[in-house]
Amino acid sequence: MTFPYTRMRRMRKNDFSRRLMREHHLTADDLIYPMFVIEGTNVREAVPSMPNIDRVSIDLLLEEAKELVELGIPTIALFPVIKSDKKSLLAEESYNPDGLVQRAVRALKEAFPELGVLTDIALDPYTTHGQDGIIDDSGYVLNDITVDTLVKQALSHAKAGADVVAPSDMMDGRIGEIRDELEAEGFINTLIMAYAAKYASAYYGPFRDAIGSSGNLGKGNKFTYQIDPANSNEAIREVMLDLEEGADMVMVKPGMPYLDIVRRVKTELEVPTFAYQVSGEYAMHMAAFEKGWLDKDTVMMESLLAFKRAGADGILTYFAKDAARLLKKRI
Ligand SMILES: NCc1[nH]cc(CCC(=O)O)c1CC(=O)O
Ligand SMILES: [Mg+2]
Repeated sequence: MTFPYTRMRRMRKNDFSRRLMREHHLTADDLIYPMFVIEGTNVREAVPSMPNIDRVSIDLLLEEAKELVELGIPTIALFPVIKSDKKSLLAEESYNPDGLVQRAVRALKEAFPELGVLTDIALDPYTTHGQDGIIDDSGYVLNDITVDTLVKQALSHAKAGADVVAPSDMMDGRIGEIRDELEAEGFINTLIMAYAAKYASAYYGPFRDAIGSSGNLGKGNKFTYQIDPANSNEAIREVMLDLEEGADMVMVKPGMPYLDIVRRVKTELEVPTFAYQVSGEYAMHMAAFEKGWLDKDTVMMESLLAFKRAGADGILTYFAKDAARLLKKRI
């Protein structure tokens, strides 16, 4: 049937019918809030390329965690800012049982047991060169010895009480090795969210400023381990491998420029699928909001709804708090 029997605008005319046919919804349940943690007490440092996002010491992290719980945000993701005297070629600090992340996890789980705590598994905050792994003389990131260290890092996080370990390093085989170790050590319910399809993206710039690895990385890049932005099938293969190795959830990263990959993963593999709206996406939105070129609340919500439409089950986003506050106001 065509016009006038089919008038697409009929359903759009009133609020009730628009609401009735709405296919996707964003709720606080969909959100994971990434936070940057730093040493000290009562320390709060702004990240210039990420307006409204601060690096905070553990005491202040706990205050913000309380807010997350009140807002109904289910999970926090932790990223440490490591002092340069603790960085090394072998990244030994990454598995220090009393390291910054390990202490932050313990403090969070003690204060807010119901809040999910997700930790990043990768060596870039801990290496003197800012690469995610251990390098040889030519600067090439060595896969297998890096995995050995990632396994130690993941176990130390699990021991501290992390609910989810999230390897973001893109080494081959690390999910299986981490899963083996967690099982062997009795951490059978520690979840693994694999950064399975992580692209070699320039959108990570502000994050590298935030954790202080951009200076170390210099003109370096991560092309030998992260996926080429030109590829799509390769991402599906990466996701399949991580699932076979024991990942509970998979992630696509960055977010908005890679929603085609989110859709493919969800449709082809039908598994819990997450996406990371990364620092550069946050920065470009915030820049436009600050200039008054885009409206913050509506554009932010539209950007997050896009992830749901693409099939994401959840979104790691620096907008998590702002979005949850807005959702609460609307109810
Ligand atoms: N393994 C490090 C890591 N974990 C999360 C991000 C990026 C997050 C963001 O940009 O918000 C990165 C950066 C990178 O791979 O260089
Ligand atoms: Mg892989």
